[in-house]
Amino acid sequence: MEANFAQRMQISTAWIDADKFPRKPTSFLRFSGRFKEHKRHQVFVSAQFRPERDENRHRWASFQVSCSYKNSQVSTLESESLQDLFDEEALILKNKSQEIEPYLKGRCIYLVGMMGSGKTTVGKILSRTIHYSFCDCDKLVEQDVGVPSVAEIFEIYGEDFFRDKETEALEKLSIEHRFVVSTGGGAVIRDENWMYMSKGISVWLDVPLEELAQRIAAVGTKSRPLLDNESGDAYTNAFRRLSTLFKKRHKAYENAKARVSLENIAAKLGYKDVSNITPAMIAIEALEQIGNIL
Ligand SMILES: Nc1ncnc2c1ncn2[C@@H]1O[C@H](COP(=O)(O)OP(=O)(O)OP(=O)(O)O)[C@@H](O)[C@H]1O
Ligand SMILES: O=C(O)C1=C[C@@H](O)[C@@H](O)[C@H](O)C1
Repeated sequence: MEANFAQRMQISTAWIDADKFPRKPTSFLRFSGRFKEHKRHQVFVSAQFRPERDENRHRWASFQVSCSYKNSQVSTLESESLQDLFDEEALILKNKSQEIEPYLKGRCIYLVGMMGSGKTTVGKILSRTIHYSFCDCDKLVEQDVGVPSVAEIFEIYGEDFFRDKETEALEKLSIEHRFVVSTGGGAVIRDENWMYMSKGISVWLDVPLEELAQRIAAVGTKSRPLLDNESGDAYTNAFRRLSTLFKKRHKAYENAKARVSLENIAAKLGYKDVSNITPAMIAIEALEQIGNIL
């Protein structure tokens, strides 16, 4: 772009909320040859910045720049529109993972927590970020037993059989490296399982029971045999059963080397409600907490 043309550019700041620019968009603007021919005219450039979220809760910014000449319609000159993905959370994740990478030394990360606490969802984000493989312990047991779901394993063989298989799966994983493991919600109840997990870094995803019950009621209890088979209101039932389980287990979850508390994240971010905390934000806090204990 020619210098004198650039000097005449005016940005209509009324359209731009400067606070909404956490970092500069990486794209650049192109102007057509027609502009260059009219370089002595005063051209007004206005920009509209629209933060958006897609269905995966990724943040996007659509940045639309329009030019106008005197009072003529925008379209009589040129307008450029561009869309720039600036996923702030992805950038923080990348930076945090680079900070802790040298200290992880390939040790596995075991996510522990109640059913529905996000071990799978957050675990997948973490594994991608730190370039580890992801493993769902429940799935490992299903493959080993040759039955397609944990619910069916409970139905056919009973819970004790499942627990033995879960311990075997954790034993196998204990000789592995560079895995993020989503453990079963009840894996914490056996001391033997902690012995296997102690070779890695255990992280407790501590989510309030109300939030867990809401998530579980939203997706149903079919895949969660310890919460299934009850008539009545899904939220109330899930909340009651989760409360009973949590009373028995909370001490065991506290054995984890690191704790990621959604209530603490909400307090840090000034959120009233933990339901607005995205899985990526939780993964960021997990990396932070892991960093604190390395
Ligand atoms: N931060 C979040 N905000 C809203 N919903 C979430 C969040 N994290 C996970 N979920 C949803 O909650 C449900 C449970 O998540 P997920 O399967 O990751 O939990 P889990 O701990 O692996 O559960 P389980 O131990 O029962 O297999 C899913 O429907 C998921 O989409
Ligand atoms: O909390 C639990 O005890 C369970 C959680 C699931 O991940 C499965 O491991 C199984 O449904 C039992």
